[in-house]
Amino acid sequence: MLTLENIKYSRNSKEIIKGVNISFEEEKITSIIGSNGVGKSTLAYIIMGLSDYKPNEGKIYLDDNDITNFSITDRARLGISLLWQEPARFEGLSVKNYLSLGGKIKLDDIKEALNLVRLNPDVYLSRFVDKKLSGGERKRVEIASCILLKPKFLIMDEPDSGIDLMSLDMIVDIMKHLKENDTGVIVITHREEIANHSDYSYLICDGRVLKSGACSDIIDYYRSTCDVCDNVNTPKEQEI
Ligand SMILES: Nc1ncnc2c1ncn2[C@@H]1O[C@H](COP(=O)(O)OP(=O)(O)OP(=O)(O)O)[C@@H](O)[C@H]1O
Repeated sequence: MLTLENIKYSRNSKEIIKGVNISFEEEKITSIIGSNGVGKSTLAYIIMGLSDYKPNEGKIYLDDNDITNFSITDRARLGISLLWQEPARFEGLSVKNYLSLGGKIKLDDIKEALNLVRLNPDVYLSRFVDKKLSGGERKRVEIASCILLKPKFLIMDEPDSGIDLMSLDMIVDIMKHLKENDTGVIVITHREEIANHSDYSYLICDGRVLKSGACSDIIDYYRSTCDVCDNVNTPKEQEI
C-alpha cells in the first residue's frame, strides 16, 4: 500500500497541492483524473520524490515505511517507478543495452517487453535511444523499461502522450499486464478509454481530491460538473 497523508506542497509561494489523502493498492489500477493544471503531475513527482517536490506538510508511506524524506533513488530501490510524460533520450545507447539495465535483464525478457509495446525486436533491439527514434517509439521503449523493472508501483503520467490513438488499447493491455504481475498502476490520464480500466479513480481539482470512487461514477460526475465549473474546489462538493 502506498499512502499519501495530508500532502501539501507549494511552489514559488503558490499552494499547488492543498491536503491530499490517497491510498494506492498493489495489483490494482488507480486512475487520477482532472482538468489541466490541477496538480496531477505535481502529485506524481511528489510520490516519486523529485528533489524540487518535497511536500511542505504530510507524510508518504510505503506499507509501514515512512518514505517522506527518501530520495528518488531510495524510492526507486523500494520499487516506485515513474513513466514520464516526455521520455528521455540516451545518445549512443542501443535499445538492447538500455533495456538490459546493466546486463541484469535476459534477452528473452527484453524481447517480450518490446513485443508488449508493439516494437518488433528484430528491428528495434539494435536501434539507438537517440533522436532518430520518434517520440512515440521512445515512449514505447520507456514503457518497456518500466515493464522490465517490475516495480511495486508504477506511476504512468499520461502514458498515451506521443502514442497514436490506434494504440490506446496497447496502453490498456500493458496496464493489465502490470496488474497481473503484481504492480500497482497509478495512471494520470485525460483519456476515458484508459481510465475506464481502472479499479478506482480519484478526481483532482485545485490541488485537492474532489471525489473518489468507481471510475464510471467519477467520469459521469466530471462530465456533468467539471466541464462547466471555474476549476475552483468548493468544500461543500467534497465527497472523498
Ligand atoms: N515549476 C513550477 N513553478 C511554478 N508553478 C508550477 C510549476 N510546475 C507546475 N506549476 C503549476 O502547478 C499547477 C499544477 O501543475 P501540474 O503540472 O501538476 O498540473 P496537471 O494537473 O498535471 O496538468 P496537465 O493536465 O495540464 O498536465 C499548475 O497551475 C502549474 O502552472
